[in-house]
Amino acid sequence: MNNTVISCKNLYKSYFQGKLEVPVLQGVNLSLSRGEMVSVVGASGSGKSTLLHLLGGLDSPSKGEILLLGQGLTTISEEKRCQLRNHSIGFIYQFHHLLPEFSAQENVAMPLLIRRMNKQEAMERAADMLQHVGLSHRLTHTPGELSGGERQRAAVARALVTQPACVLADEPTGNLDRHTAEGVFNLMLELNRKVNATLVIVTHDPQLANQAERVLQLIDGVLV
Ligand SMILES: Nc1ncnc2c1ncn2[C@@H]1O[C@H](COP(=O)(O)OP(=O)(O)OP(=O)(O)O)[C@@H](O)[C@H]1O
Repeated sequence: MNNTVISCKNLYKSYFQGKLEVPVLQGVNLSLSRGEMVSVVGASGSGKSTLLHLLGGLDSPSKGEILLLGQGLTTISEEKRCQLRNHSIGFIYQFHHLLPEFSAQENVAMPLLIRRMNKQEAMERAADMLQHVGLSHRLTHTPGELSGGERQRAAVARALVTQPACVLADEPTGNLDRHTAEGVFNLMLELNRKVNATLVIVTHDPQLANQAERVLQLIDGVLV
């Protein structure tokens, strides 16, 4: 059985500033199977976020193809791509992006409600997920009433509540102090293991990066 969740071959991405081409990714190859957890490190501006956006179907490559669960992200329709993204990928960003006017529980339930799950079930699943990230005592708190670490844990819960095949995290601990960052990072590894999701974490922090199963380095537009 082909166990590959996400892969790309000879992936190129350039940005254009007027007529000037700025090459960022120059032949990235990657293949990740179910449950695999890797971190991506590299100098500032090396293209880590660019790669994550391409893998998540948020942007298109200049050349090359990305396969998510066997489907070519550049060849399917925008509608199909959105659907696939919604069902198969959980995103976690450096800034939590929780909706300020909703409680932690409502925020975590949101991806399920978008999928038209009934509200009661979505809220129950959200409460369950928040318990897994140690926030069962914060269900009714809005993001403004949570600490930085708690907000990021709520964001982790929101990314995982749909049990996605793949979780893409861009500097998820970038705004946290070391101790809190370690807690959130380890929580992500533990939860991903539990739901058997493939995890790609971009981080600046070599100490955290080394805790993943594999560390990939982005140098001169390629992964080594
Ligand atoms: N929309 C854009 N238009 C033009 N150039 C861009 C665009 N987005 C990114 N870039 C350039 O592409 C390069 C890679 O950016 P990217 O954000 O992927 O790097 P990064 O490795 O994630 O950096 P950091 O670690 O600082 O977040 C940078 O030189 C950046 O200036």
